[in-house]
Amino acid sequence: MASQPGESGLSIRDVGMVYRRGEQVTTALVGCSLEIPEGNWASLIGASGCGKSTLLRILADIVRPTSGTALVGGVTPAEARAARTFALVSQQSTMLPWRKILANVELGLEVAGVDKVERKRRAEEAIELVGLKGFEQAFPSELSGGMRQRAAIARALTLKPRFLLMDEPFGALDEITREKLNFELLRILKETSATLLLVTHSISEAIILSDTVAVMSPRPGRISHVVDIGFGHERTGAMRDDPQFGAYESELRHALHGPAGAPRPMATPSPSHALA
Ligand SMILES: Nc1ncnc2c1ncn2[C@@H]1O[C@H](COP(=O)(O)OP(=O)(O)OP(=O)(O)O)[C@@H](O)[C@H]1O
Repeated sequence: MASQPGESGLSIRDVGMVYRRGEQVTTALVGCSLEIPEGNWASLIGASGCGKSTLLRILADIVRPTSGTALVGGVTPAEARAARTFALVSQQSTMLPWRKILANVELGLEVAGVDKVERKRRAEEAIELVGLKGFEQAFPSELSGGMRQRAAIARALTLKPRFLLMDEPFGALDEITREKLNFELLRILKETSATLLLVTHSISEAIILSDTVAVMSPRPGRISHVVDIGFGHERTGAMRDDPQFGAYESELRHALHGPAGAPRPMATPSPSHALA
């Protein structure tokens, strides 16, 4: 069951981000707030450059916000990184070309100092979970793009992260492979009970994979609209035929393509999806 927002989930409170590079100052985020209770699945959607990746990178301790607070499981992103409670999967997740899939998937465990036997056991378990059994001894170049992304997800899962931070993980894949992987990810999320924060450009992917879809306004990004997706966690491809799916699509499309910069009405947050 979901716990109190902020205590053990992902918490973004009044976060602002200003990038400075020489003379150039870019205000990427202003007053962003979002609470994702542990065990929930959430997506960030918004126009290109609105700051989605920045928000994810703040949670992943890659960049520090210039104002506000970000918490991962109730601790700072730096503490969460040290405790290895989250894993990041991105569109460009790279496999080392000279290592076979098993060795690539073992990489995170190797860095964490896990012994060889346990490493192999956990990597094989993750490979099976993502449906790549039989490809342990293949090189990345021998796999399709979709299979390489599955391997990247397997590598992320070996450390049994409580939080999966995913930045356009299926962005480079064709529509059919992408949808197949969406439903495989749903199965994995249920099996692992991980909390998901996904950055995507696809409205339908956001609906399929989320309890909560947060829409960001164009730069400087802020969270302008939150839609709760009431499909529960038992989801199949049939959800796309549900009239409610179309209603969510239409609501999100309106939220995304409203007048630039104009504040959008907030969806009434449910107790489990409170928007600070
Ligand atoms: N390291 C950086 N240094 C300077 N500016 C940056 C940096 N990273 C991002 N930005 C700027 O911050 C803004 C938000 O970028 P970000 O990548 O977070 O957006 P995004 O919504 O993820 O975009 P996209 O959907 O195109 O991937 C952009 O204007 C971008 O140019």
